[in-house]
Amino acid sequence: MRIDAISIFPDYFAPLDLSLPGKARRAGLVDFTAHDLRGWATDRHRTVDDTPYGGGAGMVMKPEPWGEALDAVCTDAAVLIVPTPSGAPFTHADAVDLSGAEHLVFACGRYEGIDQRVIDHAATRWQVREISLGDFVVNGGEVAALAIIEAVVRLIPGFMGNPESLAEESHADGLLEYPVYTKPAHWRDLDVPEVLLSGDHGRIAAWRREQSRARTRQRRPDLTHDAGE
Ligand SMILES: COc1cccc(Cn2ccc3ccc(-c4cc(N)[nH]n4)cc32)c1
Repeated sequence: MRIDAISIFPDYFAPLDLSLPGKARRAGLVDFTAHDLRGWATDRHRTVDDTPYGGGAGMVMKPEPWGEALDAVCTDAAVLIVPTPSGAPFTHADAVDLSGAEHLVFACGRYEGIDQRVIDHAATRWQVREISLGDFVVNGGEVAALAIIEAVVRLIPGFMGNPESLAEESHADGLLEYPVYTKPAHWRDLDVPEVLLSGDHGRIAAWRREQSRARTRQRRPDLTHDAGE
């Protein structure tokens, strides 16, 4: 998979050399490049923003640099991902879907966002996904891109040391993960649940299923398909 990120802060993506995607890059499974949007700003001051039509606070990112940048970076197979507070909430299903893509391009905006015509024009040439990381606002698309990249890259066959662990994960089956424990069995007057020390794999599996269901009902009723399940 090829992944490109376009941003006025390309160094924001340096952590990818440290984390899982970095390992994937060394394994030749992911080819990641961060690009500085200002490289496509042609005026002397390399301007990428201007005041909003219609007034209002803040600045808007100009269409010209973005248009040139996307023309240069996007292949025909590109899926253009635009993080934005007004996007569709990102889910595990989206990560699974994107893990099969050939080329992901992240358009990381700043200021009050990117001129809408950039997205509208891109949609005539590539698949475009406007994605929200959650119902909160950050100052730019980079942190969302990092989170989406990590969620996607770890699902690509060959990256995770133990692929079975992916199947059991939170959200993979629509439920939250059960609590996990390790040695010592007794710590600060707290014991590991006895069932986990029993060696009875049937009981352990049943206990974990119930813990997942209880947690999901309590913390994420929106994810509970059928409370009785
Ligand atoms: C566009 O509308 C905006 C309104 C107020 C602030 C900002 C700041 N901002 C700029 C680019 C950008 C990209 C993504 C996000 C973002 C995504 C999520 N889930 N939260 N915040 C925020 C961004 C933008």
